Amino acid sequence: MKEVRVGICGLGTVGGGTYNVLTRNAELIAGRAGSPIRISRVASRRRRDDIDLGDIPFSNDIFEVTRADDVDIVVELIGGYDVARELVLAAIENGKHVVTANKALIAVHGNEIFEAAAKQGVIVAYEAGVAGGIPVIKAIREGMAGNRIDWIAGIINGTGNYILTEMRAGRAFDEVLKEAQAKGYAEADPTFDVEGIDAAHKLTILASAGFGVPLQFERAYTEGISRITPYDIAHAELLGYRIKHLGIARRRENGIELRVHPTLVPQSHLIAQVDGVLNAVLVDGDAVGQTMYYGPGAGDEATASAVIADIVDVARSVAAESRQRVPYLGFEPDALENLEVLPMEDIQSAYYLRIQALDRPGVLAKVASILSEHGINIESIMQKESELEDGKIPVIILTHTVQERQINRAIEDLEALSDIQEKVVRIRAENFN
Ligand SMILES: NC(=O)C1=CN([C@@H]2O[C@H](COP(=O)(O)OP(=O)(O)OC[C@H]3O[C@@H](n4cnc5c(N)ncnc54)[C@H](O)[C@@H]3O)[C@@H](O)[C@H]2O)C=CC1
Ligand SMILES: N[C@@H](CC=O)C(=O)O
Ligand code: NA
Repeated sequence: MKEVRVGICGLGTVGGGTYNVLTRNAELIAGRAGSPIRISRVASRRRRDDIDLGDIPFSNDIFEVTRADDVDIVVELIGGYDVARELVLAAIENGKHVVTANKALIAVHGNEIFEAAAKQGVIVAYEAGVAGGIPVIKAIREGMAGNRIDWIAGIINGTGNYILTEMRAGRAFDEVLKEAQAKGYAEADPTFDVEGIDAAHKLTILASAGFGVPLQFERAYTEGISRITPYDIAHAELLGYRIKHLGIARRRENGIELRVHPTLVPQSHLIAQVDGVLNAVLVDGDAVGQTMYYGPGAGDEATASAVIADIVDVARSVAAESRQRVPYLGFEPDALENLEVLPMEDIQSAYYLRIQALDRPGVLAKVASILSEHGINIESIMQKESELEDGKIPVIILTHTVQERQINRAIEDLEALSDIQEKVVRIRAENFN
């Protein structure tokens, strides 16, 4: 039985996890892959004291792995955009298959990488890049291949969900972020997690694999969790909602919505119960209906689980000398549709508004009248006398679904009222239908 040789580039959280699981479960993985998987090289900036590489050659030069004759699959686990792009293109150029956990790389350079890989007839697999250990790319590309996918919505950043979960329990943002970093969940630059960039990378990939559109990361709308306050978390709960950081991609007649932002979700929906580093992705297909994929979105061995699943897929193809490949984005390149990402003003959503209003008679009536002038219906409204402070009482409103353009115009008019002297806080809400 011919062995399949793997070169690991990057021995950090995911690289270490991949090394450990491949070594520990070698026998059962070989049984599934149909060939033994041998780690033939490891390259990273530094060796690790806690990992015994035995007699596996180690180098500080990751590019050596792309040139080595004893490597069939280059496993890119260094992260980042530029060096990773060079590394992966060099591997492809040299006829190696590539497995990566790097969603930034795929979201930004994926179109170029897939084109290069198609020319060379090699596989580029990236399951670990989206929702970590959850096999969601496989579910969409293979399990849902018979469906027209209408929308995808998910909690797709473990660090952000961990922070929101702990904030709800009363802990401070910065303290929890440090903890997530220590556990190896966060990106090298954690603003990617808290400002939604990492989630936007993943959503870009999900939308492309789901709808069959080219990767368009630069068009994704990205808003993070750094401005979410304990006050809004508590008041969303009073309305029967929980605040989660969601990526939402929705197919519309004239384009797609592609947006990442904090979102109120009904407490009764399963996704509201997804806490900590766990991720969940809802995928709605016209045949199957709503499906949900749930599990660890980050962490060393959880992510390694997806990296290794991709290695096994490649090993099976290599062993079978198969030219049969799952298309990179689930659709053959000539079947991709050039659907535009819609501007945010054209998206449709419900909205939570927090309006800091002066405690004057008639304010509520003015607010309601402005919303009504813009065609916005109110689902619930809340104002508590006990929250009167400095002559102001917050008015909390939940609207029905409208176009973002309507809400923007209404907010402009609200902020022009003399009774409202602060910016209106606006958080989108989603009912998943
Ligand atoms: N940590 C997690 O839970 C998850 C991470 N990912 C992705 O996996 C990839 C790796 O992430 P982590 O393991 O967390 O990062 P990490 O920072 O723990 O590990 C990266 C390793 O690569 C090495 N490295 C980076 N650039 C190098 C270079 N030019 N030459 C030699 N070595 C270099 C670093 O020294 C480090 O050992 C990233 O793309 C990340 O987005 C994906 C899913 C989950
Ligand atoms: N930093 C990411 C790691 C996995 O993709 C996250 O927190 O989800
Ligand atoms: Na995954």
